[in-house]
Amino acid sequence: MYIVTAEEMYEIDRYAIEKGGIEGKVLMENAGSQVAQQIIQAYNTNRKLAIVVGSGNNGGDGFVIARYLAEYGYNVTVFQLVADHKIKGDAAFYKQLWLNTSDKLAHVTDSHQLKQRLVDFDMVIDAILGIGVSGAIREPIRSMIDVINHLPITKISVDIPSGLPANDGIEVDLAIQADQTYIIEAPKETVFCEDTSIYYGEWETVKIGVPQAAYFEHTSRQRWCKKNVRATFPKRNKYAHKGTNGRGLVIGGQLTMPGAIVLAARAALRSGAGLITVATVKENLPIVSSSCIEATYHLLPNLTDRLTDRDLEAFEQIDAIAVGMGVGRDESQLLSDLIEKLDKPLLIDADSLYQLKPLLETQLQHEAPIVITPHYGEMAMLTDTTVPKVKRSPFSISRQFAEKYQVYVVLKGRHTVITAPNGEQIISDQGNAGLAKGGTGDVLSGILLTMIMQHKELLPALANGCYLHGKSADYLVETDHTEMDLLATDVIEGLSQVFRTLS
Ligand SMILES: NC(=O)C1=CN([C@@H]2O[C@H](COP(=O)(O)OP(=O)(O)OC[C@H]3O[C@@H](n4cnc5c(N)ncnc54)[C@H](OP(=O)(O)O)[C@@H]3O)[C@@H](O)[C@H]2O)[C@@H](O)CC1
Ligand SMILES: [K+]
Repeated sequence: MYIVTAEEMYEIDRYAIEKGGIEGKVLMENAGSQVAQQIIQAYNTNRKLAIVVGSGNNGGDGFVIARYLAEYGYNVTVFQLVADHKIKGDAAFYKQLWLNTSDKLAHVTDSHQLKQRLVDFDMVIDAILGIGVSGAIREPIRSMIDVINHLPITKISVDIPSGLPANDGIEVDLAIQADQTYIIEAPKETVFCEDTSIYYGEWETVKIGVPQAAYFEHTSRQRWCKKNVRATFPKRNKYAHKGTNGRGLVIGGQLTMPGAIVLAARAALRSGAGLITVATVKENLPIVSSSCIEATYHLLPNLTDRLTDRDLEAFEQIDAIAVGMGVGRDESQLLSDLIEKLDKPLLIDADSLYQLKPLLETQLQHEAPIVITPHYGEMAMLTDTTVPKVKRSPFSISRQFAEKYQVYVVLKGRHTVITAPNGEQIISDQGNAGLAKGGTGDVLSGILLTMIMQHKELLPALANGCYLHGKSADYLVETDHTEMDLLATDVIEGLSQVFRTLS
């Protein structure tokens, strides 16, 4: 499933019209009829429906929806919130079709009047503003949105809750708080941003006949589903031995944080790595090795000094490295050695992201790929911004960072945004609130390390790793656990359930 910005959606529509030969009117008819079909399936005909329409094509969709719902026996009234001359083109055409069959069109131009008129209705269908919204919401639409939000009736938005922007990065002024949104064709970026996803309520997409080729040309952002995982997940070779399943190195676990490295190592092994070596400090060896007996160990005097020739020689055998889980935030020459002296895929997580910050402008000379896995706070630190700004702009901030430093970025959140150095993006939205607990990030790093070693292409590797992690939590919450008690160790144990669904 593709995810779009407003500009991309307009390009995609243009493609459908110009190259696909589908008239704009047909797209609007399809949009309205498809949304109406969804409403017919979900809500019975006893309801008294108000459809509020604005001046643009979103309002045009509203007139089409009205016609279909009336045809199916619903009691529908359209409230036009703008002057007649504002309704033009295809929207005016469908307004006329509505008037040809119904006299239930009311002009309402102030919010008090709207409030009085809507009191009698059970449900309001919001076709006021679509993806063409720009700037602060102007009066009287502003007060009308506020009135609708305060009505104790079901609110259904068409394409996007009116007032909400499609693109990330814009502070929300005021928007309809929908119970349900029927999105036309493709989810917009704000569906997946923490501050704006809430406005959509439940959401579903409806298809209106846009050719898939339009998406290939105009967007490089998609949502990762089971179908994508199945199509890209490497098949396990029957004749594989431990060497062919990847030899990974996990570096971390200072004295006060041995657990982080255990979680990462065990998660890497449970996700299918052939061999995992844990490089950690001597003092932690008893606890770490007894908790992960399948790994081998490489002792380091500390987690910040330069790597010795002996270390480098040992690490030459390795296929990929994950560093940062519980290493502490002291300045690290170890990290710069990993970047400069070992040409291995390198995943940088947690504390090592703080150590990476001073190296960013000078030392990212590394042939093999670098993957960083920040949460919002770490991303804010790396980009000298604030957490609210990262939350508001997860797509654009990740893309700018990935392109500038030529790294892969896995920005962890309720919706994880994965970005390749060329700007291509994947959203992984599996998982639940049970994952908001210490150690789950270490588990993800371990899973990703294994995926990096086993896939040919890195972007699907990272997306598949995030899918395994989130899906494991989802299965566990559906079966043996709850969002309250779920622990990072459970997520490792839950991986087997997810693997079963993939074969
Ligand atoms: N082929 C297609 O394209 C298809 C498109 N489809 C549908 O079209 C929708 C996009 O349509 P669109 O481009 O007409 O934009 P849309 O948001 O309905 O109206 C924009 C108007 O709103 C106003 N306005 C803007 N900002 C404002 C503000 N801050 N405060 C107050 N008012 C504001 C402004 O009007 P003005 O006030 O200037 O008269 C502006 O002109 C899309 O979401 C989907 O539903 C489907 O039918 C499928 C086929
Ligand atoms: K809308």
